[in-house]
Amino acid sequence: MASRDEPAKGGLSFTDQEALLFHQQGKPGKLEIVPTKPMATQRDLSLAYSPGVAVPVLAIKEDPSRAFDYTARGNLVAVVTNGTAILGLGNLGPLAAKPVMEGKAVLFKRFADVDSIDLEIDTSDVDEFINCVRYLGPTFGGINLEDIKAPDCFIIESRLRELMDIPVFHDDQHGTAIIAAAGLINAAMITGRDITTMKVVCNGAGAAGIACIELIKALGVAHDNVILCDTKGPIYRGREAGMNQWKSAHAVDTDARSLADALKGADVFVGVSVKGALTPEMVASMADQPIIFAMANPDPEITPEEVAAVREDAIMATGRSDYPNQVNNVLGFPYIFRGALDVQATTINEPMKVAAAHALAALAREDVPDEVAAAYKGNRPRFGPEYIIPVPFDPRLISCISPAVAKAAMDSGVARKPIVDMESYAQTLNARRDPVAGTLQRIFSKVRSAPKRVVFAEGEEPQVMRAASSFVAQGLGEAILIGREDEIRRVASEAGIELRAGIEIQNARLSNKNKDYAEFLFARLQRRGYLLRDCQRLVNGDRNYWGAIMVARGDADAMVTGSTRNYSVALDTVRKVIDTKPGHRVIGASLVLARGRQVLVADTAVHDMPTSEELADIAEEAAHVARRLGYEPRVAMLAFSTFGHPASERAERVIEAVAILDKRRVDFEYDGEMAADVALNMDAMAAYPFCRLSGPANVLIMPAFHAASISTKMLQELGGSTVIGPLLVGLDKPVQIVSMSSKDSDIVNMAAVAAYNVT
Ligand SMILES: NC(=O)C1=CN([C@@H]2O[C@H](COP(=O)(O)OP(=O)(O)OC[C@H]3O[C@@H](n4cnc5c(N)ncnc54)[C@H](OP(=O)(O)O)[C@@H]3O)[C@@H](O)[C@H]2O)C=CC1
Ligand SMILES: CC(=O)C(=O)O
Ligand SMILES: [Mg+2]
Repeated sequence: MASRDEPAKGGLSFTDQEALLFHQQGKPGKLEIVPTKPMATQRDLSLAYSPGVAVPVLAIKEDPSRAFDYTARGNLVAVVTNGTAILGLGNLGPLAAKPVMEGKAVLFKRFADVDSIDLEIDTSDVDEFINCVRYLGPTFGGINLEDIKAPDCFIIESRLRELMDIPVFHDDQHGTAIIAAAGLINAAMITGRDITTMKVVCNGAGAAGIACIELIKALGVAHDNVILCDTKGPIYRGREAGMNQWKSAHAVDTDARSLADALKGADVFVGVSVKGALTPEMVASMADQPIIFAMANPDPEITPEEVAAVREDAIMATGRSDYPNQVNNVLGFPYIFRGALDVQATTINEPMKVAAAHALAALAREDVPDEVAAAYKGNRPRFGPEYIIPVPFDPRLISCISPAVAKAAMDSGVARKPIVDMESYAQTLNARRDPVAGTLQRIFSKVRSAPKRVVFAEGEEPQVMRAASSFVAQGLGEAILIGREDEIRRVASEAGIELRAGIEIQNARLSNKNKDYAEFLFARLQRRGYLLRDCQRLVNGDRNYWGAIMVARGDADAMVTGSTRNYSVALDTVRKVIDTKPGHRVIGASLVLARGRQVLVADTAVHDMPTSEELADIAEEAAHVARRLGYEPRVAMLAFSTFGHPASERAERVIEAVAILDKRRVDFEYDGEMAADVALNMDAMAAYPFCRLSGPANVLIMPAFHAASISTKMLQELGGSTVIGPLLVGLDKPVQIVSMSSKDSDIVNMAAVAAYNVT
């Protein structure tokens, strides 16, 4: 491999030195093992180890399927190699393969929450390798074979599939084939080709090559239209040199005796061979709009720059992340195993592979959300020659591919534990990717069961349109975009956003409710310095007024806004239109998710320096929200002192607030004043045995807005916490305000929260 002291062409942004340092720094390597149960006390130890561990041992002996309940087996995959074909670097042995295998293991975890460990086996003998792996069945839920050279890999995989009752999947074969097939489906669509008549040349007749052409043929490409090549050139019928049974199966009648011959007039080049195997001259000889997948790693058969120099009309893909169209098995293996493990599949069969390829291809044709656009540094990709396949960081991959694979396993009869509710399964997959999704999942399910009409006030903003479209597509209800219809349609069309059925556009000026709404506003504001014409102007020109009045008048159920105005300005408008709910106080509550814990923090939006009375109200509102979010509140009234120490005037408001709550006889647990560590850590709380909280606090009432704002923002930036909110609570009608930097997915989440109505 060439030394990379300078950043390489195509924008590769590291040197060899940096790659080594990356692997060396901190704990050497890329993964570690972390316990999932507490190991802090004597009791923990007795449960986790002897004597407690004997109980699951005996239960599993009696019923082996209980291993999925009591051990990590069901979510554990081995990445197994002997290092005989490490990427395109060749046979460098098992030890040198370890960085790649550790890499695959962490990708399993990062993208699909599959726990994985690398196993490098020091033998090139096929039987020894098989024997080594076959006895590992009790440990794992699946076996991912990696970087084993052909034809050994074919024998190894097929024997292990027979011998083991868990999925055995050679990623370089099937993972690669699935991704290439998905890319090819889309490239054919873009170039207007009929897949069945395409002429394909595959260079590389090893693990990846044989599997790629088998799947390509399964998609409908005719056998005689595929020429397979290896180091000795095209595999024609009757060729004897360098053959094996897997190559022979794909031999065709052809006069081509070199890759250059084979490529003349070909539609597609599939490269799974080595760096530099394809020349610009060969590319020039291909058919119009040639499809070139140069997938050798780490360096492709030809670079996109070299192709661009000879052909402007090519669709070009590589296996690398620094060029457009990365056709790499990372898009498949994490999610394929996720789906297979979740139904306890006995194998990964053809229908599951085909389902994965189609699901992946279909995803690339969908509009791209902000999270994916961010991975493109703001250049939102659109289905076309430069975007035929989703990027590995696309957060939708898990909920797209895994359910397709799980369903295909169920339909083809290899699922030991079929999934009953596929819709909620897809949602749990999002929660695996992102803990926030777990919390939002309940809200989404509830809203889906009673869909709402939600106003997306800033209707001319593309991220708002995307959010509206996604809100409707997810079955959460109807979306109303406020804005000029022409402008909305123009922006949507330019940005490639589908304004699907279920989206309504309202232009305040043209609406027959215009006069009525202006009078409604005037009735509310006439004694606050507003004339009718002022109200008319606000109704005509300010979408937040229009949207809020729609909600106030019952023409919509809820509203989301905030993308173009700062929080306080938007809140001020909303409060001019919508009253406080009787018996409530308007506050902002932020949900903080960190290290598996969920804490509600208030007031993060409205009260600057609350009085003791106001603090007590905030505690009551926040406790109510906690219950609406599905958990029983334990409220800590926070200060920098704990139960009078150190004595300070500043803590007095908080102490009084606790006394007020005492008088009100509220029906939830609360106590204070206390410092944050006492509230959150039972060991620290143990010093105060009189404390009335039965566990660590899950609702934190801050003494002032600045403390709330500073601490939540620090948690987000330094603590790696996810913060949802502030959720606006206490209004008579539900409105949520997002921050100006919100992405479309944030807006959808807040629209769902608004539709759910946390008050
Ligand atoms: N993008 C992706 O996701 C993936 C890419 N790959 C890449 O595909 C390549 C092959 O991997 P894999 O199939 O596992 O390896 P194998 O060792 O199983 O197969 C390699 C094949 O390439 C052929 N080959 C080698 N050099 C040439 C050449 N100059 N011209 C034509 N054919 C050649 C070999 O021919 P012969 O049979 O004559 O020895 C053999 O058939 C690697 O570069 C790898 O990184 C693999 C998996 C996934
Ligand atoms: C991506 C991969 O698995 C390979 O190149 O071998
Ligand atoms: Mg590989």
